[in-house]
Amino acid sequence: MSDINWPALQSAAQQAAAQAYAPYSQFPVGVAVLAESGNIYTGCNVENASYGGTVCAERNAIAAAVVAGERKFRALLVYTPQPALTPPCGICRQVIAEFFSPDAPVASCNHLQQQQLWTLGELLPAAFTPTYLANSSKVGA
Ligand SMILES: O=c1ccn([C@H]2C[C@H](O)[C@@H](CO)O2)c(=O)[nH]1
Ligand SMILES: [Zn+2]
Repeated sequence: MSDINWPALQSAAQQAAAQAYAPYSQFPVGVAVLAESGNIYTGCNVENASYGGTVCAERNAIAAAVVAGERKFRALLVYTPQPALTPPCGICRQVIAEFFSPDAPVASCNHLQQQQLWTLGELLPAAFTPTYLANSSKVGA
């Protein structure tokens, strides 16, 4: 984990947060993900008048990486200019679990230079992952 360039991830996520489209919540979020390739991808939250059509920064960052051909990731960092450090929401934890291992670090930071670090496994224990689908023909047959 020590070889992860967290300042680079924070800088990328902060720039992404500046592009957030959050007119309803006024809660801008930026996320940076570090792929196994070493490349960094970013996303911001994009809200919608329907509210339900809103997509979080985490899922947009992962989608940007996937369209670039990435499938495996080493770290994710959330940036919000909020006093409380924001963790990924439940839906995003599920999407992160599709591509990150349980021991992958998930960090949150803010404009006050505060940071909090979890593993994905701490945020989503006993995750439903693709492994279960691969084994589905053997289970309960
Ligand atoms: O980790 C989080 C938490 C919230 N949001 C967005 C969704 C919505 O646009 C706004 C308020 O929930 O923040 C994210 O993008 N990521
Ligand atoms: Zn989310």
